[in-house]
Amino acid sequence: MNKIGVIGAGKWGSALAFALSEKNEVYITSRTPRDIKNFVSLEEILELKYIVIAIPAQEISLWLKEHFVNKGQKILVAAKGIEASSGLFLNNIYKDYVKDKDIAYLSGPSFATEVKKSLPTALVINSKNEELSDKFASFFPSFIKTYTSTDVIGAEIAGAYKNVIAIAAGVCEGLELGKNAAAALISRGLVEMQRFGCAYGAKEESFVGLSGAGDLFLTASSTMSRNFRVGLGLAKGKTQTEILQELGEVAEGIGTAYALQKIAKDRDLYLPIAREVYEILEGKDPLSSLKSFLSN
Ligand SMILES: NC(=O)C1=CN([C@@H]2O[C@H](COP(=O)(O)OP(=O)(O)OC[C@H]3O[C@@H](n4cnc5c(N)ncnc54)[C@H](O)[C@@H]3O)[C@@H](O)[C@H]2O)C=CC1
Ligand SMILES: O=C(CO)COP(=O)(O)O
Repeated sequence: MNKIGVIGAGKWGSALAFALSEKNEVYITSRTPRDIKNFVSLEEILELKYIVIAIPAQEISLWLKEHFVNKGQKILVAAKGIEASSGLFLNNIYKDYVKDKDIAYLSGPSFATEVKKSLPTALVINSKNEELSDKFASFFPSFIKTYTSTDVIGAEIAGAYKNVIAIAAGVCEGLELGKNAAAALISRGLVEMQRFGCAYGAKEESFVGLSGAGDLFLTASSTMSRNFRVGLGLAKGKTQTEILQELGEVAEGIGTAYALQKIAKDRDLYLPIAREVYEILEGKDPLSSLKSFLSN
């Protein structure tokens, strides 16, 4: 049996620990001690060969700087987001700590709650090192179908961007603009994130597969998504602080909307939905924002 360590005992880290324990010996750690099975210290996890990191994108830079020690571990990154303060993608952040051959990124439509119930799920493991992707793929249980890809940047951008579109879809639903509007928003969101990804060298097909359309359809159409619920809250006129307090969990689409705004400005890119989400988060009236986007 392989030993796998999971860092971050939030919703996704816990669900992955549960799923991976079907075939492996799994240990988990978090910044605050938890009374859960196989909870160990970070030091013990860092000694393991295979590690899943489920710390949110906005926290990872500082965490790596303060806590990570490279001992040649193989890393699977489970977060989906772009760092707001710098506009850096996760693979840029990890580059300073882990070699490309030792790292893979997880993507695909996967609500933690459903994984915890062992419901059928499909995931993609993305790495420049195909052997490593295959290795991580072999760790997953029978109820999770795994695919592999070398398009790290495509998977990463799709996974992060769909959270922003999910916020917009939540706003649309909260304003009761109808299913036509939602479909228009989601399909244009898909094109927007694909165009953005391709500008960074991503493969077009990653956006029509599980990592892109798959995860976008899931997240932008369900109240199970935290990002979608952020949008519902914004439509009701709630502030970011109120929404996050009610949520009590991470919603990566917020930080990512700020990151995309920074990137769009720096690189002079046209990202219309991401811009509207950013502006709504900054206080623009959600109805006039979506109407200006959806009408002639
Ligand atoms: N929940 C889900 O269904 C899925 C989540 N994800 C992604 O996984 C990542 C984590 O999400 P969740 O676990 O759902 O969020 P969560 O809000 O349930 O948990 C976040 C975890 O990160 C830990 N954490 C936060 N800041 C930290 C820091 N500075 N140092 C150490 N630990 C820190 C928290 O203690 C908590 O355990 C996000 O990027 C999310 O987009 C990806 C797929 C599915
Ligand atoms: O990434 C997810 C499902 O694939 C989870 O989405 P939320 O963070 O919006 O809940």
